Amino acid sequence: MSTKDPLVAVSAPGKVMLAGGYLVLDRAYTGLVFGLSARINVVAQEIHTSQGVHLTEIVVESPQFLDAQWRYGYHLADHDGGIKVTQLQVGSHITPNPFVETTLNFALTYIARVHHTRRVHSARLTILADNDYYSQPSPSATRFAHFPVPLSAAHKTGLGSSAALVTALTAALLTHYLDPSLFSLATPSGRQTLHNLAQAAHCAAQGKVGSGFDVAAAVYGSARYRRFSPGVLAALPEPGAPGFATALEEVAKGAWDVEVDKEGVGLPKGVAVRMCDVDCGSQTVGMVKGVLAWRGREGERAAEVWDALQGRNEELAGVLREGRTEEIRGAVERVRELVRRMGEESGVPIEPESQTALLDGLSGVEGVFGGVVPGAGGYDALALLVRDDEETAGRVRAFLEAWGKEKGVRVSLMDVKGEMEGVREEDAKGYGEWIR
Ligand SMILES: Nc1ncnc2c1ncn2[C@@H]1O[C@H](COP(=O)(O)OP(=O)(O)O)[C@@H](O)[C@H]1O
Ligand SMILES: C[C@@](O)(CCOP(=O)(O)OP(=O)(O)O)CC(=O)O
Repeated sequence: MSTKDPLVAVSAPGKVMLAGGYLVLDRAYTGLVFGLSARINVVAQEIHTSQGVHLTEIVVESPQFLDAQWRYGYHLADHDGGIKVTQLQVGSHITPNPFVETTLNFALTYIARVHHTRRVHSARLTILADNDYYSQPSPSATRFAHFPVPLSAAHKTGLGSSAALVTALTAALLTHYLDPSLFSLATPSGRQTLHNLAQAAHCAAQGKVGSGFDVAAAVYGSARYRRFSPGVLAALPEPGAPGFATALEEVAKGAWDVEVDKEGVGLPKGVAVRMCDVDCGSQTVGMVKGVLAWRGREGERAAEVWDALQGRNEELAGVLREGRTEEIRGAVERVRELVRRMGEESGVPIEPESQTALLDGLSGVEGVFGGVVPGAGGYDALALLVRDDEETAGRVRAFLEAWGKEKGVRVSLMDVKGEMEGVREEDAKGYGEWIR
């Protein structure tokens, strides 16, 4: 196989779901999803070996972290099992990265399949994550922070790193290996193939099928999102298992029933979506389970809340899309009211009291129109709708600092903002010394 441009770079955005958490798990409802300015970048390059050396390796690295290099050998599995990678040992130990490994199995299988080849040349993939994906003790002086710890010890801020990574890595591999006539990020069909592959790989790596809104945001950016039917993935064997390659090509090229409505979202001029990181040390596990169990028990009651909340979420989306800034406050309050009801009735802390107090406090800061607990809710994040200027950001920071001191929590305004654009090709020369 030959390659055109020796260096290819792609970035994909993080996500926040402003409205529609839990509802979006059901195709009857939708979520209001924003892509974020924090991106995960992946640079792909060929590994040049001296003549006569037959090394076939895929090297993936995250140079911002310690011990973050994953090397893989690979082979074509029998019985149409596709390309299967095997992690090689680096140094004295082996640290798996299931999201990277699964993405390689999926993307390389698809590539070998549509390229009609049994050989895939060696490549190096470098991952660079924008700073807001992980909490930092002090602001980084460099565009990409150096973390003095392994990835497993980094403190995630919940922007959807795995979805952005799987999407950017898949896109970088496809762009690197395939001729533009076979794959291009610039075409709707290219983005659809990317979406399907990234969604399938992300589900496989996670070991579960969620709504997929995070992968959709990574590919398409901000949108009103209606999930795909989980059945589209039902017939897909494990990577390496008989029939995987043929089934994966069908999944990748198939017309899924997912709906990504870019026209369905917008923001009034001068209004931004901003995120707060609440470092409270307590993580609630099993929230989705808890809410769905309640919905299973109290079907009728839950349907009332779901339908009413869907209506209010759509109203909020309309207010934002149509630029009705003065109506944001009321629309957000009405959404929150039902989110709290959902939490109270299911017994799950979706908007816990501490977050209610913080959101109410922030809503009184000049330039803040309101805020919500995004996605599944809980204790660790807030999404705000604010006037997009430095004065407002300054007032929010001051408020959060005082709040943190009083309550003994660390809560900060992140730099990241809502942004419309999804995955995009980047100038690979823009990463300076990070790329060897
Ligand atoms: N910068 C990175 N480099 C390599 N792998 C990453 C990076 N960021 C995230 N990942 C992968 O994604 C996983 C985190 O996924 P997950 O726990 O689902 O968090 P999130 O909610 O941010 O998606 C990591 O364990 C790793 O496999
Ligand atoms: C409950 C949900 O509808 C939304 C969860 O959104 P978050 O943004 O809270 O999710 P994670 O990043 O996966 O932790 C589940 C889903 O849609 O898959």
